[in-house]
Order: sequence, then structure tokens, then C-alpha cells
Amino acid sequence: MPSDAAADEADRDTGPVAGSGAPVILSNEPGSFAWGVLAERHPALIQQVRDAFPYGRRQHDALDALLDEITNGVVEPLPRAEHDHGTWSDRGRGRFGQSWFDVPFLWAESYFYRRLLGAVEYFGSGPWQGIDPFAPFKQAELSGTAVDEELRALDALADTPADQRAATLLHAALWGNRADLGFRVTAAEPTADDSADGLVADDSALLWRLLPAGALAAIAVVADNAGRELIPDLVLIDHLLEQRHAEQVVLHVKPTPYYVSDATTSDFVACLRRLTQAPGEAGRIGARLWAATATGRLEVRAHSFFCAPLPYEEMPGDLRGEFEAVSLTIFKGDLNYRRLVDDRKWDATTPFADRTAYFPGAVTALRTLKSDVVVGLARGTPESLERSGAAWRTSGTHALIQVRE
Ligand SMILES: O=P(O)(O)OC[C@@]1(O)O[C@H](CO)[C@@H](O)[C@@H]1O
Repeated sequence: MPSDAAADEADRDTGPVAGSGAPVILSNEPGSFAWGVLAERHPALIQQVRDAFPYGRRQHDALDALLDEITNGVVEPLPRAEHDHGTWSDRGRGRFGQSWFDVPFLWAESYFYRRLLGAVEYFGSGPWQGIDPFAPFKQAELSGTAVDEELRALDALADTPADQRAATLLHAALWGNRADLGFRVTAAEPTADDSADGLVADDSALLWRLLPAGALAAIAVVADNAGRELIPDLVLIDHLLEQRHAEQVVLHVKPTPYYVSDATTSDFVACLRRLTQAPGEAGRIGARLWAATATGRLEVRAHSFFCAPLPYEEMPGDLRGEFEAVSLTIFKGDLNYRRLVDDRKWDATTPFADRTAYFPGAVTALRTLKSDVVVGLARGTPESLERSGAAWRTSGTHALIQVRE
């Protein structure tokens, strides 16, 4: 569990203040994507969590109160007794007392997950301490037959040439980002057909140029979802280590449950175990990764800033130092993208390099589009996507690979 001191530290040393010039995304436009998350997904999620555990009276009352607050009330501060009361008092200055719909979307979602964990006594000192309210959903996905099939498919890849395998594994990790259980609370899962021609930006050639085989670089991977996203991420990491694109990989996960399916250390362990227990190539990959953790070639870290409601431009000095120390950082997923470029209504052709100029080193985003923010598109692309009439920004049918050297 993160200490209050660590989170305080993360917030104190904040570096330059994040971008300006485009309006911050709020959730107060009925019918907008952000509005739907607060008005529909969050209440549905409270119900799902309530149904998934034999919680006691106190927890049911707390969930009722949270539901009432997010639908009819205003943002309330954390109770004084909470270990991170001070941290969130600072983060929430100017936000408490407002409607949840009128504060920045990124902040509201993040605080919602903190409050949900509070309601189920995740941070308490009693018997529910550390019980992940999303664990049943993550476990069901990880033990499902879809994962069996995905692991079996690795056998066919074992003998393909390394560059072809690299491209396939990169795409598997990219599209694995559709496997987001929060996204599935209300939206239908996109079908395989939806992804045909779905790349709106593809800097993969530059990515491989930055990672030549034999370069023995250190790489950071900022994970997103567990299960059907983290497994292809781990398979890609194994490939990078095996082919000596990287000598060391640091995998950054969340310190506490977040956005339903975001990967924590427990989820990393569960995914690695799933791989090692699989037959064939998947099992061999799992064994190699397990051994890599013991030698330090694969290291897992869980900085408190990964659950902060802030853009990465405001990252604390120690995390900045970690990214400075590697040759490339790969950010997985939609939330990481929102935090990387800042959750604002940017013109979609704003260069990705401009929005990430503050980042201390080369950076890559592998993301399926599941919220309104996007940058780095070629001129004319946003217009032609709009003409298609599809919900290309938010439905997970489109994806991007963006790189800044
Ligand atoms: O980071 P991820 O897992 O790719 O996506 C997180 C996400 O589902 O959560 C938010 C809605 O709750 C959206 O911004 C986004 O679609």
C-alpha cells in the first residue's frame, strides 16, 4: 500500500505546470463521452462491485452514499482519518464543493476510483484491507477461453522470422489495449473486423529504428490493463529481451486497483503465472520472463504517481529520473495517453512531439482510442474520419503508434 508520505512527495515535487491553450475536458456536456462515463459507467460500476462481494452493512451504506454524491451531490473531501487525506486536500483544492460533472474529467475519474476503494474499506485497518474490488472481473477474464486461444496462437509464431514476429507482437500489444474492463461496463466490445485499417498514426518504423537488435538498451513500459492486455505486453517484452533490443525492461504498474482492470503487482504475478502454466511457446515465454525477474532484466515498479489525477508533465522528480535513465519509455493505453499529452480538446493535428516535448527522453504511445483526446494526426485525417460517421475517437475501433525521438 502506498504511504501517505510517498504520495505527498509525489505531489510536492511537481516540475513545470502542464500545458495550456486548449480547453480542459470536463464532463458537463450531456451526451458527451465524458458525461457518459460519469453518468452511466460509474453508477453501473458501483453496482457491479456491490454484487461481486459479500460486503457488510457499512460498505453498502458507503456505496449508497458515494452513488448519491456522484449523481446528485458535490465532490466531497476524503475523511480526515484517511491516510492520504492531506494529499487529496491539495489535489482537490478548488474542486471540492463543485458538481462532479464540472471538474476536469481526468481528475473526477481518478478521485472516483479513490473513493470507491475507500467505500469498500480497501485502505482500512480491518479485514477488507487490500481486497481488490475488481479482482473477480480480472480473474474471470484471465481464466477465460479467449486467453487460452491467444496463448495457443503463440505456437504458430515461434518459427516466424524475428522482424515479422516483432511486428505481430507489437500489434498484439497495441490491440490488446481494447481489453479494458472499465470500457466494457457500458460499451459493446468491438469485433475483430472493426480494427481493419484502424491505425490513425503509425510510427512503428521509427520505433524499431530506436531499438536496433543488439542495442542492449534499457526500456520502460508503463502498463495499462491486466489480463488480455498485459499478457501480450509481456510477450512483447520477452521478444525485446530475447532479440537484444533491450538488456533491461522496467515494467511500471499501478500501486492500487484503478480504472477496473489496470494492472497491479498482483495482476502482473497472475499473468506471469498464467503464461508459465501454459503449454508450448507461451509456457517457454513465461519461464524466460520468470527467470528475467530474478536476474533484474525485468523489474516491476509501482510509483504512487501512476494513480494520481495529473498529467505526466507534473510528474515528480524521482519518476522523471527513472524515465531519464532509460533509452525509451512505452506508454500503454488510453488513460496513459490522456496523461501524456494532457486531457484537453487539442486540435488533432497538434504534433505529438510538441505535446511530449517536456518528457525526459524518447517516448512511444501504443493506444486504442477510447476517449476524446487525440493529437499527432496528419492533415486531413480527422476530417476523413469524421466523414465516416463512426465514433472513431471513443469506440476502441481505432488505434495509434506514436513516437517522439
Ligand atoms: O487506459 P485504458 O484502459 O486504455 O482506458 C481507460 C478508459 O476506458 O477509461 C476512461 C473511461 O473510464 C476512458 O478514458 C478510457 O477509455
